[in-house]
Amino acid sequence: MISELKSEILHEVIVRRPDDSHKGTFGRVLLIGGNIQYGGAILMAAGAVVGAGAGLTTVATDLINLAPLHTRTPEAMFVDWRNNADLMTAIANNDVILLGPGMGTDGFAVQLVQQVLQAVTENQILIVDGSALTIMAEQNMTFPRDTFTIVTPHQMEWARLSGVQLNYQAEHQLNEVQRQILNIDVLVLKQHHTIIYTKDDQKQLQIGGAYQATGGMGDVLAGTIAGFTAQFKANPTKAVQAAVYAHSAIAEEMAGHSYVVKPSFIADFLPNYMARIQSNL
Ligand SMILES: NC(=O)C1=CN([C@@H]2O[C@H](COP(=O)(O)OP(=O)(O)OC[C@H]3O[C@@H](n4cnc5c(N)ncnc54)[C@H](O)[C@@H]3O)[C@@H](O)[C@H]2O)[C@@H](O)CC1
Ligand SMILES: Nc1ncnc2c1ncn2[C@@H]1O[C@H](COP(=O)(O)OP(=O)(O)O)[C@@H](O)[C@H]1O
Ligand SMILES: [Mg+2]
Repeated sequence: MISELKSEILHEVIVRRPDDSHKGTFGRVLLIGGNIQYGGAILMAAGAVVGAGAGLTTVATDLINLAPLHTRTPEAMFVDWRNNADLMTAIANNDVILLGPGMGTDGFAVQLVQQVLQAVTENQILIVDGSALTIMAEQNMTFPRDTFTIVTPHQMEWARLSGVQLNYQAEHQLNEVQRQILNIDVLVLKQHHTIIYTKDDQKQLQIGGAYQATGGMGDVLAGTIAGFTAQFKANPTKAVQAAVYAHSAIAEEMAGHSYVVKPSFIADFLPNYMARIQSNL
């Protein structure tokens, strides 16, 4: 049975920060993605991770993205994804790994995905999005058993990964069975009115609209999920639900004066929106 994802989730998850805290308190996020063609995807995701409030953000990407990253989001640190020693150290040192936005699907990306899936541990949270999902589908790769895994496909990516074709995806039980078979903890099946499948329930977003149908919108969602799960550690599933809700609620608010909502604007607006939730405004 699918129930509505309601705004209460925001107040449950976005709580006042303890005074006695520091950047280490709010989690470390590593993003892996952004080839030459799709550098913008990882930049947008990184902006969202920082805007959502992660304590420390590191981006493993192509060297060509270094200057744009530091120009757009100087809060983020950089790792050259072709430097394998640095990459492995970064994977070991982070709490949340976001794999895939703008990664592309060439041979280098394939071996990178393989490596990350093998390296993550039970103490980490893995979020898989974008090209990494296409690679996993094409290469028949499996999600790690002991790591809490969040997967954020749009409907085409889900069809590739699960075999549930678009015209059958309204049969929610098919998606749920595939979530279990694929060993996914939280499945965020993106669409108009996104549905989140977990072992406990299925929740559907009832806000958001076509003003979100622009490239990069999912990259910003993935970054928001990464920032929320890193920071609000008490319940990762609820952190995902809150991120999904906040992302579309901000878009809906902006749609009052924007025909199309720019994804990077949502990333930039997150701190303001979260402060208002915290103050019940
Ligand atoms: N500025 C950038 O660098 C951007 C990079 N991107 C990256 O590009 C890579 C390829 O991703 P794409 O999603 O573009 O390509 P895909 O080939 O994975 O899927 C896109 C196609 O899926 C179909 N589709 C069906 N149902 C859909 C739904 N509910 N939502 C979205 N698409 C649906 C559409 O026809 C669409 O053309 C990813 O790594 C992604 O992160 C995109 O995010 C776009 C922006
Ligand atoms: N018509 C729509 N109504 C509501 N949400 C939408 C609509 N179109 C797109 N979105 C949202 O925008 C995001 C698109 O994600 P995705 O397809 O991965 O984009 P990208 O990879 O370009 O960043 C998802 O969160 C999706 O739910
Ligand atoms: Mg996407």
